[in-house]
Amino acid sequence: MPVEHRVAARGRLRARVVGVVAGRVSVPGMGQEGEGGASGRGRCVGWPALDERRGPLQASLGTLGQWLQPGMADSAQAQKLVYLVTGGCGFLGEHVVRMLLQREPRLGELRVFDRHLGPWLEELKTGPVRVTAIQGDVTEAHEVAAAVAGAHVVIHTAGLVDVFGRASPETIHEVNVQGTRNVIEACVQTGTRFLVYTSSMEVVGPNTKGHPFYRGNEDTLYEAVHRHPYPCSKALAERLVLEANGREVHGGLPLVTCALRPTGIYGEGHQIMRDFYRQGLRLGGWLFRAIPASVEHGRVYVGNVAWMHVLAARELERRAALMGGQVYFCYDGSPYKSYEDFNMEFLGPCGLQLVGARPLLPYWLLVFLAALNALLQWLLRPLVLYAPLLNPYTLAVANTTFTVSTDKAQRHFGYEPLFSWEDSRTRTILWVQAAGSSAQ
Ligand SMILES: NC(=O)C1=CN([C@@H]2O[C@H](COP(=O)(O)OP(=O)(O)OC[C@H]3O[C@@H](n4cnc5c(N)ncnc54)[C@H](O)[C@@H]3O)[C@@H](O)[C@H]2O)C=CC1
Ligand SMILES: C[C@@H](CO)CCC[C@@H](C)[C@H]1CC[C@H]2[C@@H]3[C@H](O)CC4=CC(=O)CC[C@]4(C)[C@H]3CC[C@]12C
Repeated sequence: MPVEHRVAARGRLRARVVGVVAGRVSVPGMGQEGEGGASGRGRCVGWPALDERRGPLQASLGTLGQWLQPGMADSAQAQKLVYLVTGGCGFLGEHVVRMLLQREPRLGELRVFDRHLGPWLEELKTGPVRVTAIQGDVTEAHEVAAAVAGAHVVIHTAGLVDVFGRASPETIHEVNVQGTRNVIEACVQTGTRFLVYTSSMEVVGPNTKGHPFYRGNEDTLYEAVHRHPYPCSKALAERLVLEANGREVHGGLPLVTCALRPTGIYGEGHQIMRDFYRQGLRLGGWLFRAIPASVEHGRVYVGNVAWMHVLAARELERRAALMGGQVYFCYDGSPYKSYEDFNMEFLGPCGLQLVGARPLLPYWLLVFLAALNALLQWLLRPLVLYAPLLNPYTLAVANTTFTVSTDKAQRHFGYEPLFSWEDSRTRTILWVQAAGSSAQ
């Protein structure tokens, strides 16, 4: 079992850390080999001081900002890097964490930062890479700074994904915007140079006017107008990340940032897919078409999104001039379909049927029901949280074509999808089947 304890990092920095080290439980600050000790000099209790934490080779390189010098890129020995994944226990975050462990040869330590740590982190402690679980909140600047200190690369995927009215707009803003600001400031203060941010297609659209975005790319002109707190927060956070590119970090070198914009992510762990499956089971195996089949909704497999993060993070240093301050849509070979038809690619083989070649209800009635749901949510809020899937915003998103067609990630950092559509489909079906049977 991991040992939970409090650590103090430089000055008053504090974060709740659950140390999980390859093959054993780490108790930072308790005198284990390679760990730093407590210090009353404003250093971390439990975290090694910055220079010590870089390990013998890196420590010899000088200040943190100089940890990777041109010409060193090929030296595998000198490249044992510390990665931090915020939101590492979420749907996407878990895939990023596992992908890094499988596919990042330079990984020396992986810090997984999340408000809620998953029990599956336990199994990672048997691997060769040191995995450090950190329970913390991105809205707490000191917790973020403690986690970032000494990391070479940050993948910031933590976010409050809420388009159903579960959280207040203020909370969404606090987590997504202030949380991102805290991550950026922590990089600047501690000398971390490489930051990959998980943005969203939602920073572009669909916009409030319902304009289609048909197989667009990063340069497609589109009127991005938002009102909902979630896309507003993602757009603001993305801007902060892009504007931070080039800022001088501790040690004097420039911060390099980029933002990845997934469309609707699917795959193992996708809660909404599981909800649809369970709903279909409750309805005797039927789901009812609400959205015309002609409305295309962009989807991308979670394993490919994770792979894109790993590659972007890896290439940011070498291709800083090209990639710094850039945005990339996440894409793969998933077919262009409507939201519901796409879901049926997985739910069909699990025994569900989508009823109707056309929407069963007229659109005006759906709009009415969505508005009714919003009204009920507002009326019931003092008593109970009523947050159905259908509301005016989700209806508008599902009912507006938004698909991407681009190769920018391939051109800029050599991204090719790791999983074919067939693989992605099979993996997702197997997961839905398992998730469904465990629900019964
Ligand atoms: N699910 C989707 O279809 C898409 C998601 N995204 C973005 O991808 C990222 C990950 O999303 P998902 O994995 O789907 O969501 P998720 O909710 O499964 O994961 C988010 C993780 O962030 C953590 N988190 C939330 N608030 C936190 C806080 N204050 N401090 C620390 N950790 C916190 C959560 O505990 C969770 O583990 C988000 O930034 C989201 O905006 C972008 C496009 C599409
Ligand atoms: C009208 C209903 C009839 O069956 C279907 C409602 C489906 C909605 C809950 C989803 C349709 C589109 C989804 C969103 C989209 O994939 C883009 C997103 C990007 C993100 O960054 C976060 C999630 C989401 C907003 C996603 C949320 C669920 C839908 C609105």
